Amino acid sequence: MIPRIDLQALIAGKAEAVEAMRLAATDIGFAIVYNTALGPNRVAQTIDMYRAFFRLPAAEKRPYDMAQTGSNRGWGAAGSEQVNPEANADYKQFFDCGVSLPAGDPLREMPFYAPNLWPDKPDGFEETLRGYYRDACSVAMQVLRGVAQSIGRPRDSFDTAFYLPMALLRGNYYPARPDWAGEKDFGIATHTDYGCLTLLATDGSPGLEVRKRGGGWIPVSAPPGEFIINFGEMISFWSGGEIQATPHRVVGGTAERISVPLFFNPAYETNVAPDGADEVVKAGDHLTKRYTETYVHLQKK
Ligand SMILES: O=C(O)CCC(=O)C(=O)O
Ligand SMILES: [Fe+2]
Repeated sequence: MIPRIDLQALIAGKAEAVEAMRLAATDIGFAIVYNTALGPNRVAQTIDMYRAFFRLPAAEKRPYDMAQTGSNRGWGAAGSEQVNPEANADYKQFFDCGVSLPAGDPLREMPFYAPNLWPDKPDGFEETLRGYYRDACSVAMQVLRGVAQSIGRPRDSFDTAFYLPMALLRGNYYPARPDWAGEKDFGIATHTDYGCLTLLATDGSPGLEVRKRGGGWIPVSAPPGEFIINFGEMISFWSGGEIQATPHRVVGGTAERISVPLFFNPAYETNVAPDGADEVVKAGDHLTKRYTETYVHLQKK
């Protein structure tokens, strides 16, 4: 159902991998990508770092709470994001970091390029996440080149838009589904991602469900070292609807679960209007709108 793609075969332009990516991008909106530069140990280590952070008592995470800092950097407590207006706020916790610009760079004033907030515990958190962020961005760029080729565009057609990506690396922590959870409560409610490409690592436990066209849900899981990829609203719009942004959710089950999406988005100023459109739509403006709708601390009631 969900295509499985060998990234090295995609990079080499092997017909089978390119065709699988075309189906993933234009039909199902999801794929599993394996054989990347980020091996199982690196991913497992990164997930362990997040786990250690999330297990800290709330009082130790509170100084990094984005509801207090106002930027989308740092910790999001349970209930701090509502991705679907018809559901309650998600019960997951998360931690966001992004690109690190040098001190004094004026772009650091913008929320997408804001300085990261690094907790001092657990040991090695910043170093591990910075390294993972850098390498995950390279893997995401390789995937995106394969996507470009798969829809008949030059392989490098997206490259220049990603010179300063508004890429956001997130650790999601889902506790076991709480006793109080009702039908409007989710780990993460049904949504489409906002940006271009999501490169998702998970601890291997089930939980993610992808909406089937015509109804129903497809469970998708991947062990550390394999990545679930999917496409967001921005690239769907940018490609004139050719690339699919498929809704997905996590209801949550009996065990805790950690997932690590990299939301790989282009530079703020990128015009993501489809070819031939007479309007200009800036990538940063679309993201601003979506974050304002969904981060509870930014919601305009
Ligand atoms: O945890 C997952 O598997 C999915 C997370 C997700 O959809 C998101 O963070 O946008
Ligand atoms: Fe998502």
